[in-house]
Amino acid sequence: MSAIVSNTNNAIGNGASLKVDRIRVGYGKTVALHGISLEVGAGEIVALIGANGAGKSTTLRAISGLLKCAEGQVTWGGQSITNWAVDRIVAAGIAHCPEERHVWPNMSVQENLALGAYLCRSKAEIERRIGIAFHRFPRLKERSRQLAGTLSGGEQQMLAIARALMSEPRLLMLDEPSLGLSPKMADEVFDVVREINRHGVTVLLVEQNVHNALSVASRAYVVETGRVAASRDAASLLGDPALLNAYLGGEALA
Ligand SMILES: Nc1ncnc2c1ncn2[C@@H]1O[C@H](COP(=O)(O)OP(=O)(O)OP(=O)(O)O)[C@@H](O)[C@H]1O
Repeated sequence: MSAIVSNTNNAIGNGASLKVDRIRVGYGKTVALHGISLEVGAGEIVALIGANGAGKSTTLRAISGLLKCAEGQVTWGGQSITNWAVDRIVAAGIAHCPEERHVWPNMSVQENLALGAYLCRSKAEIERRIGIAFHRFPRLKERSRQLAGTLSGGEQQMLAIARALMSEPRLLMLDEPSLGLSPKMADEVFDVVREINRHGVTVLLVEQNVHNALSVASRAYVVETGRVAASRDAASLLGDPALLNAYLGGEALA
């Protein structure tokens, strides 16, 4: 696996931590987040777990600027990034890999990757980052000219992660990276997440498979109907099936 790129672009982000402070976020008149607070320290892997519709994806969307916060603050490296434009948040070192991957199906693997570096003006720099992505994901290199829509689900997930890394983030937010994947493929994805983290990228992970999430993360927040219901270290949560069942019901340790 590659040595991760050094991050030269970001004004903030090196060694930065994320702080979400009582954000209230809605869709039209429907309030989805009723004052969520959480912190992700530099170098950590933190998981957000919770039942369907609890507000996990909405939290990631608010951090990445896709949704506006009606109240509360998002702070990154000590600076408020609340309601900044998406591009500015990407430039500050935060990348969001959304649920269901959304690779561009009619573009090649290489073109998808290049678009992940859309804020970068230098062709040579984009090429350099693609080289790093191919070193890290050899299976994508073998398929560099293949249309993304013809990749397997696992390969598309790898491409989505590789594309998010093309902005050279210090914080990578992953929404349900194992969704729809075989257990073996999901294991590969989580190995990649660990490897990315080992090379200095902080990770905030939303994951429906609680066992996987708590195996890869050091800490977790349990989200319930737009609020943080519990915050614990991952090992202690894993060892507390009663608590997990209380918040997640039958889907807890599926
Ligand atoms: N585009 C939307 N328009 C209106 N309401 C939405 C929209 N997206 C999500 N919601 C609502 O916001 C709430 C939180 O949804 P969110 O997708 O954040 O939950 P989640 O915890 O990520 O769940 P899941 O695991 O099912 O994706 C839910 O009540 C959901 O119905």
